[in-house]
Amino acid sequence: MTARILSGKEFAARIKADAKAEAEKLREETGVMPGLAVVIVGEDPASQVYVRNKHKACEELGLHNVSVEMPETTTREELFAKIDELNADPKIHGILVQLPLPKALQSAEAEVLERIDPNKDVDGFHPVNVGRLSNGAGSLVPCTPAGCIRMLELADIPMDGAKAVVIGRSNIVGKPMFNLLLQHNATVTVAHSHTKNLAEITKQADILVAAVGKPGFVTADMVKPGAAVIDVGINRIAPKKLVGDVDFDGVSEVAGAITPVPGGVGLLTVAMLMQNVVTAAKLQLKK
Ligand SMILES: NC(=O)C1=CN([C@@H]2O[C@H](COP(=O)(O)OP(=O)(O)OC[C@H]3O[C@@H](n4cnc5c(N)ncnc54)[C@H](OP(=O)(O)O)[C@@H]3O)[C@@H](O)[C@H]2O)C=CC1
Ligand SMILES: Nc1nc(=O)c2c([nH]1)NC[C@@H]1CN(c3ccc(C(=O)N[C@@H](CCC(=O)O)C(=O)O)cc3)C=[N+]21
Ligand SMILES: [Mg+2]
Repeated sequence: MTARILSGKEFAARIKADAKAEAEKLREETGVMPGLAVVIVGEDPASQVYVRNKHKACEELGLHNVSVEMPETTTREELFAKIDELNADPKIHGILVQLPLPKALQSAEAEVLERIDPNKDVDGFHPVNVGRLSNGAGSLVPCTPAGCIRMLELADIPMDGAKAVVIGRSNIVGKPMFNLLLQHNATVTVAHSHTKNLAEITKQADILVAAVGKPGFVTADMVKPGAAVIDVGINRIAPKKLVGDVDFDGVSEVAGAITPVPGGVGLLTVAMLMQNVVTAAKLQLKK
């Protein structure tokens, strides 16, 4: 058996087309064009690629977008002041502070995320949005998990009653993925570095999500025949070679469906960010 390849490009195009139509309708009805500010502190090369992709997507949809580049030496107070300024800027509906922050600011990460107006928090990382998601009333939901769910829906992969296993429990991927799958009536297990007998658990999954950060971590023997395997991992193993957390060649012999890396979940993340910018603009009009 060879798995169906779930093309991020195709699904991302559909998500962006929907967001674009919604943005155009909003502009016609209210004169408001949704705007995104991406704040990048320091010069992490990986972050710069993602930031470029986000701006390209904004251009494609005609969204207002600004890039705020701050030096590695930025202080907590300076970053707060910038966030306060963007919170107050009526042209900016979405604010994203690129993570990871430089070492010196890492201990302030939670405070930085809490400084963002929850209605402008297009990453969905603010505790208010984390709580809304957990309560089942999330409107700004973290882009990567939201993109994975939208893809499962568009690909007609049933979540209702399915057994789902998420490997990874980070605040930005694993935990929100758990909440979303649960809301879609999957029976969800979250595995992490302390999990025992991981392969036994993953082998039960109809939907297996890998968000570990280790190249080729999920191998064919860990996968139930016919399962949908979603590879969130982005691992740069050489300057121009990107791989996921899933051993693609081996697993695609066993799985029913699989996402490639690159060209998979990363593209959905960017597409879902565009949707969140439009959603955020609407939330602000309601205030
Ligand atoms: N495609 C996209 O758009 C995005 C991709 N990513 C990528 O996804 C991956 C995960 O990111 P992120 O969630 O931030 O990563 P983190 O490093 O924050 O979390 C990794 C998780 O994997 C778990 N883990 C580590 N080793 C094992 C193991 N041996 N067995 C089981 N679980 C293990 C950790 O467990 P523990 O908690 O116990 O330490 C942790 O929960 C990365 O490759 C990242 O680059 C991230 C965001 C967006
Ligand atoms: N505040 C914050 N929000 C994030 O959403 C966030 C972040 N910080 N820090 C880093 C991670 C990672 N991330 C990706 C975005 C796009 C691609 C992407 O476009 N990937 C393409 C191209 C990748 C490439 O060519 O390098 C692909 O997989 O095909 C990947 C990963 C967002 N993240
Ligand atoms: Mg992390």
